[in-house]
Amino acid sequence: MNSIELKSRAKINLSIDVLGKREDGYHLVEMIMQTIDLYDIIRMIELETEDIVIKSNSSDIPLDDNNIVYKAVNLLKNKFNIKKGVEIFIEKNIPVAAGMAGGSSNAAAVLVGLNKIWGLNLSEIELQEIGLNLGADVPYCIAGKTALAEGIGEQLTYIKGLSEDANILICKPNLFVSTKKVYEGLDLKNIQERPDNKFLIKSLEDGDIKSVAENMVNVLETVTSKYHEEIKEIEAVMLECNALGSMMSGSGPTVFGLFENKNDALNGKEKLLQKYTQVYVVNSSEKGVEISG
Ligand SMILES: C[C@@](CO)(OP(=O)(O)O)[C@H](O)COP(=O)(O)OP(=O)(O)OC[C@H]1O[C@@H](n2ccc(N)nc2=O)[C@H](O)[C@@H]1O
Ligand SMILES: Nc1ncnc2c1ncn2[C@@H]1O[C@H](COP(=O)(O)OP(=O)(O)O)[C@@H](O)[C@H]1O
Repeated sequence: MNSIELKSRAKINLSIDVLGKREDGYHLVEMIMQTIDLYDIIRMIELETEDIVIKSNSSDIPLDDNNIVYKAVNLLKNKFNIKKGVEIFIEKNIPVAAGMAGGSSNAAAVLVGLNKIWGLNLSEIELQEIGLNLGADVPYCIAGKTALAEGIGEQLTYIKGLSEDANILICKPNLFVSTKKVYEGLDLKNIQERPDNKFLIKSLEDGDIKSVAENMVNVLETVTSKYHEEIKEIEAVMLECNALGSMMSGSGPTVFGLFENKNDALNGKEKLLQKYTQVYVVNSSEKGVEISG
């Protein structure tokens, strides 16, 4: 096999708690991650030369060695002494720098794809261990699903997720947020409200989307929303349109709302499209990276 196509799915966080900070600056988290059915498509063709060529339909991402997929290829080439290269086309649908792990999931897809193309026979756990060198969210993105993530995000316990018919309205305002700066902006000694992850996990097990929506907390939201009033504005629109709950995902600036009724979610989408361009109604997904061709 010398070519492969994969779906590289985005995630939202149903909760984020930050418990402490490691000496290297990384923060210790306890957060619930949920894969959604919004995905980029990654097409890879093996090259007999050692080149790493990146192409994309998006002008928002770098196409050189700053792209996280370039780093993913290089990592495997060096680790397994591979003398070949690859051409990668990234069809971008996931908003960039959004708090939805778009880059991390692209890196995850490239690891899964090259494992097949180069016949490395690495297990999912081995791929997750390698992926951690690229970013804290990469191990999660490989298998996707719904997980309680601890450590720096790499210690994964799989839990029951949102039902696949839950309606999720997503809105990415046109702002740039740096994940590093958001973590650095958090005052660990002064966190006002934390999520009760045990309660959220129980609500997910019970299939009680209302209880999940009403109890979602992301401690990073206070940092990002302090500088960007759009976050609270988008949440207000979603709640006016009968969202059961609305919150920022990851380090932001994407805001999502959970809706029982699809028409309410579509109505919210119409309202938000009057001001924002990146607005989607999606469902949750049970799959992470998926080989599609
Ligand atoms: C906030 C979260 C929540 O899911 O998501 P996003 O906003 O990126 O989607 C993640 O923790 C983001 O993980 P990820 O985006 O993979 O982080 P990395 O690339 O490894 O790190 C970027 C920077 O974020 C900070 N960082 C990241 C993870 C973590 N547990 N503690 C941190 O302090 C570090 O300063 C690091 O230099
Ligand atoms: N393949 C990629 N997809 C998206 N962003 C990428 C990629 N490679 C590098 N980046 C850069 O990484 C940064 C974070 O992007 P992204 O992974 O989408 O953020 P987040 O994890 O917050 O959703 C952006 O500044 C973007 O330019």
